[in-house]
Amino acid sequence: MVEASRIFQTTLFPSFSILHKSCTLTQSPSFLRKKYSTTIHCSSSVSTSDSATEKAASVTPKVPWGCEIDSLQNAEALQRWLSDSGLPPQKMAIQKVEVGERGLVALKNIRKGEKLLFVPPSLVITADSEWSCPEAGEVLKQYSVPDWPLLATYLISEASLQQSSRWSNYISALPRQPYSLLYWTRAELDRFLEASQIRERAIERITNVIGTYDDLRLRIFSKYPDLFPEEVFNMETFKWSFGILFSRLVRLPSMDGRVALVPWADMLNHSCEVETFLDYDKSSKGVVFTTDRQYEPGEQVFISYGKKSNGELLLSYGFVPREGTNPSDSVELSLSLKKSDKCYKEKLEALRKHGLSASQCFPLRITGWPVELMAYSFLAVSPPSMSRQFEEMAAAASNATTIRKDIRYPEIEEQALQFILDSCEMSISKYTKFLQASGSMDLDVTSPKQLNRRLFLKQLAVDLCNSERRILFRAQSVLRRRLRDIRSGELRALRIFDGFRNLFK
Ligand SMILES: C[S@@+](CC[C@H](N)C(=O)[O-])C[C@H]1O[C@@H](n2cnc3c(N)ncnc32)[C@H](O)[C@@H]1O
Repeated sequence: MVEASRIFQTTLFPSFSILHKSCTLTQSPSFLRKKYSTTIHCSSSVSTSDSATEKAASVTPKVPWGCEIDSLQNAEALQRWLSDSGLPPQKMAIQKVEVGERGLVALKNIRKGEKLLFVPPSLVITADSEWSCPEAGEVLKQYSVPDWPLLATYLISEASLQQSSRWSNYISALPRQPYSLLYWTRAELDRFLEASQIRERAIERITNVIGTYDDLRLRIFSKYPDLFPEEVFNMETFKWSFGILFSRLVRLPSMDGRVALVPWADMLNHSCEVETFLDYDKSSKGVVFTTDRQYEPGEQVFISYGKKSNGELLLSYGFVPREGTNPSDSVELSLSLKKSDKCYKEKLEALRKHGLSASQCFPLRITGWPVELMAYSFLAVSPPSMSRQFEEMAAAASNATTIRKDIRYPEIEEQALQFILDSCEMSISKYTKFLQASGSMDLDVTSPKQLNRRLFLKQLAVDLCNSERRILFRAQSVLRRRLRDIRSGELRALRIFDGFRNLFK
């Protein structure tokens, strides 16, 4: 849930800055991003030679713990165990819901501004939680394993102990196959998400999870096979535990940003319309959230998993909000320097100096695009005579610098806008091609179960592509209008100039 998430604080329209981001919910852990980050290209194979990649990219057997994603039976046992373990009486209960399979539903009237939940720290899983097998925990700490892989290993260790783990009721109510792009095969990603940049993010994430597991296996598990047997600690179980973390881990700002799994609270589903987050409340000493609206008995209660785009929600949580309902939605637009550019080398050098490359993605929103995108476009179209400004443009295109961003070059604005428009239109045509083909797509299945899965994934992909294309259409129309204005302004100026010339003649 609360996949951490960055809240983009942006000044929108006509352009916004992606420079300053603040954070409440968890986001892809930095160890995953830094250590294993690989450059992934739109080729048909994942950029790792490890055969585990192939294994992970095929449909895989389910882990032996957890339950079906919509099972209420285990959720009831979870509710009973939580009450017996110190969870105070609640105004909500786990029920089957229309949005999100299972969710928390109001049992009583809930006021706006009310604090709910109060999950005590003793019922929260963090990197400091006690291990049922303390020796395993000790070993991981000796190796200074960071929080995310530590928690992933912890979850598997506790799950494998079944009833002997104090978390057995919690783990039994977790989905056996959490929804997220981690569970899509490589072929499904290639086929259904070809048009969207989120495909590359998914491949990168899968590669990173595999890399993390391989690193733990080589450095630690292989040295302590009694504590970490491969039958239990393997790629499959790691995919499950990372799937759980990506879709349920919370960052608690009032606990120094510590990441935690919070049983009960993690039954709350996301709504793009609410603006309330989980946090630790020092006065009541529990994890709470404060409602930003009232609820009547029978209504599902929601929180926000963060201001995420539809693609990011699909990546971590496996769902796509209804088209047009997510104000934080965005689509990644890919821009590239032209190889035929006379100043290609100089421009690339300037970009590299600021951590950028010849191809860069920038987020477009329905409300506008970031100033970094505009700066990149200025650089891409600028003529050799502007070579002294390359450095300044590249710096402004990078979100790593604090340099003034709203640079303007009126003499090349028209070309820069046309450059963005061309990229938008190229991207739109990819989406349109997929959406047109999706109607008659052969799903290539051998069983009804497989057919259901493919139909489900295809629908998610169609929903995502429609929402991303909608943003591109909007940008296209804004760009065309601006270009028209610039061109008609130029025409008018030319006419006035001609008028003066004739007068003097
Ligand atoms: C933190 S869990 C919430 C509890 C979950 N529904 C359950 O039954 O275990 C996050 C998962 O809930 C589902 N979910 C949450 N919000 C949703 C929404 N708005 N639409 C569809 N599914 C949602 C997704 O499967 C997501 O991966």
